[in-house]
Order: sequence, then C-alpha cells, then structure tokens
Amino acid sequence: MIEIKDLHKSYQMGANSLHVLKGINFTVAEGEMVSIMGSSGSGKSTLLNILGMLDEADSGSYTLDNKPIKNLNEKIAAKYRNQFLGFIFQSFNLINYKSALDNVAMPLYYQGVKRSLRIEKAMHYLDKVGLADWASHLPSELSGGQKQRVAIARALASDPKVLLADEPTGALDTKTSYGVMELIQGINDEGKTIIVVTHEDDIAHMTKRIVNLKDGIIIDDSKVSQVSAKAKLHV
Ligand SMILES: Nc1ncnc2c1ncn2[C@@H]1O[C@H](COP(=O)(O)OP(=O)(O)OP(=O)(O)O)[C@@H](O)[C@H]1O
Repeated sequence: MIEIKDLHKSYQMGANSLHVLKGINFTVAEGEMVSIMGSSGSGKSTLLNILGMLDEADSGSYTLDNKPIKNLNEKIAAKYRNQFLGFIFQSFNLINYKSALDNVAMPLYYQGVKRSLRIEKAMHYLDKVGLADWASHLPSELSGGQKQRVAIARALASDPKVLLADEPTGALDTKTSYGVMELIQGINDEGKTIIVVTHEDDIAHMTKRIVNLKDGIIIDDSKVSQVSAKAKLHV
C-alpha cells in the first residue's frame, strides 16, 4: 500500500540546513497497523506529513497504492489526499461552529457527494463510532474522547485506503485513550491500513508493528504482539 525508498528531507533555516529525514526505507502492506515512535525531534511528524501528502521529500520515492507521489499538481494531490488518506490529529481539528454530523460529512462535500447521501453516510459513520445520538451537537458540547470519535468518523467517511493518526490519544486521559484505541483496532480488524504516530509505549503496543525513528533514521522496525485495548479497559 505504501512504499518509501531512501527518503530525505531537510529544513532550510536561513543559512543553516537541518537534515531531518536521512534515508528512510519502509513499506506498509494493505491491512497493516503500524506505529511510528521516536523521541521529540526525531522526525515523526515530518515523515507523517510526507505520507499524508501535506509536504514533499527532497529526494527518494514514495508510492501510495501503486501511484508515484511526486511533482503532482495541487489539484491531483488534493484528489489523491481526499481519496486515499484519512487524517486523525491530537487536537481533533473539528470545525467548532458545525455539528458533529456536518463535521463528518465535510470530506464528502469536497468529493462532490450530494447532500442527502452525505448525511446518510455521515450518520452511518457517527453510529459506527457510537455517537449517533450526538449528531446535532457542536464540538464544544462533546468530551475529548467524543471529539476524537467524531474526528475518526470524519476520517472514515470518504472510505480512505489509509488512516494516518498523529498522536491520536495525546490529548486524552488513559481510559479514554484506550477507548479510542479499541475503536481504531476495530477499524483495522475490518481491514483498514493504519499508521499511528505516538510517544506512548502502551499505545504503540496496541498496534502490530513498531517503527522506531532516531535522528532521522529507522533504528528498529519490528512486529509486536498486539495488546488489546478492550482487554486493557476491563482490567
Ligand atoms: N517547518 C519546519 N521548519 C524548520 N524546522 C522544522 C520544521 N518542521 C520541523 N522542524 C524541525 O525538524 C525536526 C523534526 O521535527 P518533527 O516535528 O518531524 O519531529 P517529531 O519527532 O514529530 O517531534 P515531536 O514528537 O516533538 O512532535 C525538529 O528539530 C523540528 O524543530
């Protein structure tokens, strides 16, 4: 699903250049659930931004669903992003003046789906994350865990090939985090490819493979035996 070869990225700051990704190679097969770990500044967000087509590498190659992601014009890039990728962020990034339902329906609007179908699909995904009864509520009326569930429903609404989650539990308490991870694990069990950036070891162990970054290179890439978030919730 994803193939990255010898990826390099530097940031230019005045006369200085900061070499952040120094030759990243990895592949993610369809249906995998992978976490990217590493200390602050190791390049996790930079890598995720490139995977999410929000930024471009300086060199190396990135193939997403057999499509080379390089020098795409903004229209095609936006189309691929919308079609192939779903995003989940630490700070939820919901639109505050829109209801939960309208937030979930938003990506479908950009895909040109007509309103009645947008509402039907958005309701389906809100129901899937356990929030059907909260459809008309504004984000300010929801708890952190509920906001993240709305964000997950929104990420799923366009049925992307890959879900990219940047510290999805970073703003949540432990119990709520495990609840969100239980949901994400369920989505992966249904076959969705998922990449999670996290600082937290317990969250990383709820995925099936941990890629460890240090100073812009992968120092370890191992399959792990997945801890069930549901089981952790009930201990
Ligand atoms: N747009 C930018 N311009 C300049 N430097 C940047 C930019 N984005 C990131 N950096 C620098 O690149 C390095 C890697 O940043 P990155 O955000 O990828 O790390 P990270 O592992 O995600 O860190 P954290 O866990 O703190 O979010 C850091 O030293 C950061 O200061």
